[in-house]
Amino acid sequence: MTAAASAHTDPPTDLWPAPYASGAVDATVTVPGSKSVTNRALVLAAIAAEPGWLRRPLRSRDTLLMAEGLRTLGVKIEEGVGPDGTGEAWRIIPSPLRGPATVDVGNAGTVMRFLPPVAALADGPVRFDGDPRSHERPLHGVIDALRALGARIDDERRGALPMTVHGAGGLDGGTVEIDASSSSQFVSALLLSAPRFNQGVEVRHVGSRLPSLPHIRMTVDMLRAVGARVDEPEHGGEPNVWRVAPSALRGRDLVVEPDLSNAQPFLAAALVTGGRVTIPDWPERTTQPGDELRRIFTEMGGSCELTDAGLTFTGTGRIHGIDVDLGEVGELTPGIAAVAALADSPSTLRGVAHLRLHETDRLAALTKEINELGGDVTETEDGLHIRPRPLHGGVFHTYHDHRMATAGAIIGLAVEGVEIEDVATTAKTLPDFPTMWTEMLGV
Ligand SMILES: O=C(O)C1=C[C@@H](OP(=O)(O)O)[C@@H](O)[C@H](O)C1
Ligand SMILES: C=C(OP(=O)(O)O)C(=O)O
Repeated sequence: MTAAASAHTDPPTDLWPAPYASGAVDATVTVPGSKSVTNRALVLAAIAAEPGWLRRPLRSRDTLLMAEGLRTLGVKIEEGVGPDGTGEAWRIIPSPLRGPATVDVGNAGTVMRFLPPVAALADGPVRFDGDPRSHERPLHGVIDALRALGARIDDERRGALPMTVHGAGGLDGGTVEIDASSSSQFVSALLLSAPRFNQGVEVRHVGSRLPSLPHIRMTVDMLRAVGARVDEPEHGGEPNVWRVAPSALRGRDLVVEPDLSNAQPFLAAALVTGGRVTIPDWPERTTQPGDELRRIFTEMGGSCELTDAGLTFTGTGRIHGIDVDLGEVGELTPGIAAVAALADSPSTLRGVAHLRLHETDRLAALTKEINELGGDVTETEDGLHIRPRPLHGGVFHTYHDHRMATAGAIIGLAVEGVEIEDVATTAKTLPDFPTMWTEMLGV
């Protein structure tokens, strides 16, 4: 827990008093576009055979880094309003990919994993670097696979950033085995660029567990939507094997769904305060893992209804503990842990050992921060045990992790005197979080 431990020795800076909810919330909250959809759409549009549109894209640190990375490779991305004059829309105009270029990945898993295969298609060297934490996050699956598929890569630190991909203007492609147990993004990264590999790709996952399957489904669905031919393990395919055939991709006009993982703190507010929150434009069908919140938060004590107005989630004021495997929906863990710390019975969150390699070591950070407010959380080999206890105020450290900040805000609804350190870290995926939060509460 390098980041978690070191941040604690620093004096706390930039403390945001998390608003305490004196009553039940009753609000409609419009949530900006999905990070995962926006960044996949940008990559697919950049390697397409014709221009495309992206409407209601998420504008946040992770998506602006993706757009900037693609621009440095030669892609034109015009930010503006759509052809019908309504809402933000980006026009993406594919152009020959070229280096030399330098890509800043920040601490965005999607940028550090999805762009190296694009760089392998470019003509010239492409340097990748990012925040200190990006050097610690696993990248070996992408680096080793690209090498096996014909790319030349200099990775001074073997399997990690910083590194240089020496793009040769194209990539052979073919069959490759990877262990994606530390991140599903290894699989998504290879599949997304594969239509442009000479032989396409066959990716065989050979590791133990594979986390975040809905995110791989999202990759497959979005590839198919632009004309790619994809074989996948689901629907009768070979287990743990994905194939993408080489083909030209269509330009798409895509409206991005709201980010359902970013909807989580607002739904949690309904649960925690016994109130009601509506999220407009909640999709009827989606591959976003956040859709699981309907089931998980219902089991924890609320109820929900999907209507033309969106998803309305209603709390009862009572929160129950839960025993749940979150392996498919790992990014929901911090928010679920926060709610579980306020419940009337213990919780066990399982299947999320890979969270130790996310923005920070999330299992260590959640344990430490909830316990410092008086909680009783222990780390297990693959998750957390949370035994609710009366909590008290204090500083909630965030370790450059947007979901730690929103988890702290959830606890602050029910516990007076919680101060979030560096709430601005929410800019990774939700720059307006503090304003949206206070507006929801009417404070
Ligand atoms: O592909 C994606 O868009 C994502 C996949 C998941 O990554 P891991 O499989 O590394 O957990 C998820 O946690 C991340 O927030 C977004
Ligand atoms: C794990 C996450 O992000 P990343 O895309 O950087 O992996 C997350 O958003 O919870």
